[in-house]
Amino acid sequence: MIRSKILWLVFVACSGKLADAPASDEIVRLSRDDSQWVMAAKNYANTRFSGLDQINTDNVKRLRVAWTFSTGVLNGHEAAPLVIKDTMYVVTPWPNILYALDLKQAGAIKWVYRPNPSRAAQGVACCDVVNRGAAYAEGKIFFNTLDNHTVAVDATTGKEVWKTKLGEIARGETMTMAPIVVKNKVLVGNSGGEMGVRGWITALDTRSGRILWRAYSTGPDEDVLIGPDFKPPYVSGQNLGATTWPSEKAWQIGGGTVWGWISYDPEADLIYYGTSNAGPWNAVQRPGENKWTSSVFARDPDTGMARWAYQWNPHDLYDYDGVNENVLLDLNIDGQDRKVLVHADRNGYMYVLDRLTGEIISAEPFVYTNTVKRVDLKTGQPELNEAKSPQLGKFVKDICPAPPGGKDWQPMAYSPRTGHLYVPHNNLCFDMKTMEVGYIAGTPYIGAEVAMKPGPGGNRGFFTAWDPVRNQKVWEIKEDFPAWSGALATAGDVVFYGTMDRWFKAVDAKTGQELWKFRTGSGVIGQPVTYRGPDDKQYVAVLAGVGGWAGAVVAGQLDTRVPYGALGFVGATKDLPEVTGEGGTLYVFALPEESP
Ligand SMILES: O=C(O)c1cc(C(=O)O)c2c(n1)C(=O)C(=O)c1cc(C(=O)O)[nH]c1-2
Ligand SMILES: [Ca+2]
Repeated sequence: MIRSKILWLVFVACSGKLADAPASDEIVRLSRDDSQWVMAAKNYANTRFSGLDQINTDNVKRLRVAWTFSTGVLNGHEAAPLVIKDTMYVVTPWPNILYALDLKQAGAIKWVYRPNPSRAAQGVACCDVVNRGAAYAEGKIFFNTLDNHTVAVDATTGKEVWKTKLGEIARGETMTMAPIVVKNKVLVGNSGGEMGVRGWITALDTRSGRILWRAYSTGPDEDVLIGPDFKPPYVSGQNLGATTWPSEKAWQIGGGTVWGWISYDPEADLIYYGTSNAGPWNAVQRPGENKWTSSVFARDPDTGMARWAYQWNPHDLYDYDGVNENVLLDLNIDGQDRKVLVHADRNGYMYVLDRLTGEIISAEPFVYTNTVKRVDLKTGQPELNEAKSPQLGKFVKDICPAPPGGKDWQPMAYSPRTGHLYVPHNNLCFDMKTMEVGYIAGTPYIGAEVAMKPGPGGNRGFFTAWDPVRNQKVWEIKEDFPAWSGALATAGDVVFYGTMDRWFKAVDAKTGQELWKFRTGSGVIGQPVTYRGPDDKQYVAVLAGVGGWAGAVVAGQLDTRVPYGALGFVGATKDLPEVTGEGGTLYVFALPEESP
């Protein structure tokens, strides 16, 4: 009797686990299947590496357009197309249209889903009305709309399965990030670090859209989901969050939004993601470390509880959002096998962290920086250069990197074949003047005037190959403009990325030699992907269509649909349309048929 009760309990416990497991297992399996592309970053580790090798360093020069598709939408096209079986899914910037394209018929439209997001959301998006893509699981496509909804759409029929509202435009919130699905949960976060928004990450039930948990980046431990298991490497004690701000009001409007990338280690069962800049930019108004803005969190995906956190930029002075991707790698460093997380921060440093504990293994600059002199590996503290501290009412000149950072959201790739990271990034400096700013809900909360300029050498961007074991540069390619697209690495040892001046490029993964390039219709800031089509050929797909904050960097305050002016971007150089055309087009490339 007792025995059967125990068996029954074991059965219940296991079936509970089983009911929870499928989505992650399915996703791990699908993300290893190189014929498909099921989440923006390709896999939970965020490597953007595909094992396909039909396109290689010898034949890539023959790459041709197979088909194209016009989205009919202006603004920054940043999304990664998804490929599930014979269908490609493309999300556009506002109005966030989801297209399903038939790969058996050169991209014929299968269906179109229009969520009709509120027009008002356009006015509060800091950095253009962008969207970074969708995620697939359990027969559904999940993505965010600019007006703060997460939607689930049936991947076969295009019918809406559920739609959940998560934030408020009136408070300055928007959503631009690409979700990931972990264990029957869709994980999403908000934008608005320039608008006096309080940042959060939220888990929704994939089946119902019900909110399961929400963790704030700022405020008391119970809101940040910090409990007894929280073991940050460089700080002790709890209730750190609220006490590192001058007042309760300050952390309620202090930023720390979650608009970047989320990665997941199924073995450790931890998710990793970063939080945005502290607000306002004028740091005089928020004395203290401003935890947990510009930080990285490791959390339990079931409960949301934080395991550890590390603050890249305590008391952020320069709008250094900490949201850039955390690439999860297993590396042998100094003879030891380490489970690491690699992160190229806006502050210009490449960090290699132990992803189980949060300890820093190394931190080295990947671009010219004069704001952070070094990162102390014992204390975790960045040592700041006081000569570049912002001053109230007075321009401080030539601060590097500029607010978009040594690198912004544009994600790097990693090839296990070369052991190199491929990093699209910026080379920007700026002058900054700070001023007192009042908080008005739903309006920019900045308190700074900035003028951007190219960094040393006069070029505004680089595409850099980086060795994460030695934590040093391998080679770099100079770009006139910030390299603001994602990177894609393949087993053909070809690496792809796009440029603002309308080139989509293929380079040799080992040497950086340019192998092929193609002029697209507009600047490329999308994330390239690759897949095996129904005809067994390898295809490479990317969205062109310039915008995003890179658009502002190039164009200054031209576009009145987004409050660049309010953000104080002065020093416009050239008109955006004079540099690079506008409008979204999907390009799909393949090798031509062998001629007999
Ligand atoms: O603090 C925030 O909430 C927030 C949101 C976003 C966004 O959602 O696009 C950007 C930024 N900050 C930001 O600082 C930034 O440099 C940036 C660039 C871009 C882009 O799409 O090119 N978005 C954003
Ligand atoms: Ca920001």
